[in-house]
Amino acid sequence: MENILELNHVNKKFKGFALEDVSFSLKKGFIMGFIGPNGAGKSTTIRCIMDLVHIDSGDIRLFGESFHNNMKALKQRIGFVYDQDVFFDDLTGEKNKRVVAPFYEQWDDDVFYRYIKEFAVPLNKKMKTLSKGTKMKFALAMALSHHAELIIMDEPTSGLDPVFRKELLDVLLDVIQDESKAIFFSTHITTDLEKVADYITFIIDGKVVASEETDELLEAYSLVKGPKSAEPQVKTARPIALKETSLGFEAFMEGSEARLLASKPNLRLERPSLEEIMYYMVKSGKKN
Ligand SMILES: Nc1ncnc2c1ncn2[C@@H]1O[C@H](COP(=O)(O)OP(=O)(O)OP(=O)(O)O)[C@@H](O)[C@H]1O
Repeated sequence: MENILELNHVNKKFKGFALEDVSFSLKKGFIMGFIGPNGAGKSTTIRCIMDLVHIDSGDIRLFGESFHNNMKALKQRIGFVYDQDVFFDDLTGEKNKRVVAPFYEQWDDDVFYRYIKEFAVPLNKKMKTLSKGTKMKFALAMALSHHAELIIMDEPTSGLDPVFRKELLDVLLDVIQDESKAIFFSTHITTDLEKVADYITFIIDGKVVASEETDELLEAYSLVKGPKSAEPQVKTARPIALKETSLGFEAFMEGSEARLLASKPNLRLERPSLEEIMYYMVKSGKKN
């Protein structure tokens, strides 16, 4: 199946921070979540993909094409939601739309007004008077209104209330029903990803530590819980991290190692959440 987005060995060095050998790919018909702690390099990676930051080395391919060849045309096929205000603050939503829409050959007013109505965004108010969440809804409507095949969003759910977050996730699932599209978005809200993401790419300190199917990632690790007396037994099985709790201990382990302990009556194996995987991998400094 065709990769809609592909990063191969991408490097970008800033003073004090570097993206190192970043590689991952996303196929048509799927949603990929992009996670990592603050400052891990998510926005920088997204800016590299959008050619807003120039990479030092490596290759980024969009729709199978190297983006350096034809970024202007390729951007027509991308719906982009940025993590900063990009619209004209002193203009209304309607006027902002009129400025941006002509840049897109496939702009579709019907789709735009449908989303605006669905998201209940007032178009007659100046952007600067809108709440953060309402601005985000406007940005989403804009990104979804030119028949983009790839939707890229930098923390689109930040600032959104839980009710609209759920609605947004439903919209995303709806968008990829059309299997020729794909969605790539960064977020800190890992529970959202457990609901919608087929794949997760996880970045720590500029390096990709995992890029795989969400279910595979969730299966790859295990939480082993037990009383204090069982701690030595678990320590010999080389946990990635171990923490004492009021009831005993909790060990974060490779799934394969943990399953060897499954028959021990005093131990309990649990599937960690994405948030727990992220927490323990960051805490233990696990890097590729
Ligand atoms: N233009 C730049 N010049 C120098 N350093 C930069 C530049 N852009 C980003 N950085 C640095 O790159 C690092 C990664 O930042 P980035 O915004 O990509 O992280 P992030 O994973 O998106 O974080 P957050 O979750 O907090 O949004 C940070 O240390 C940041 O200061």
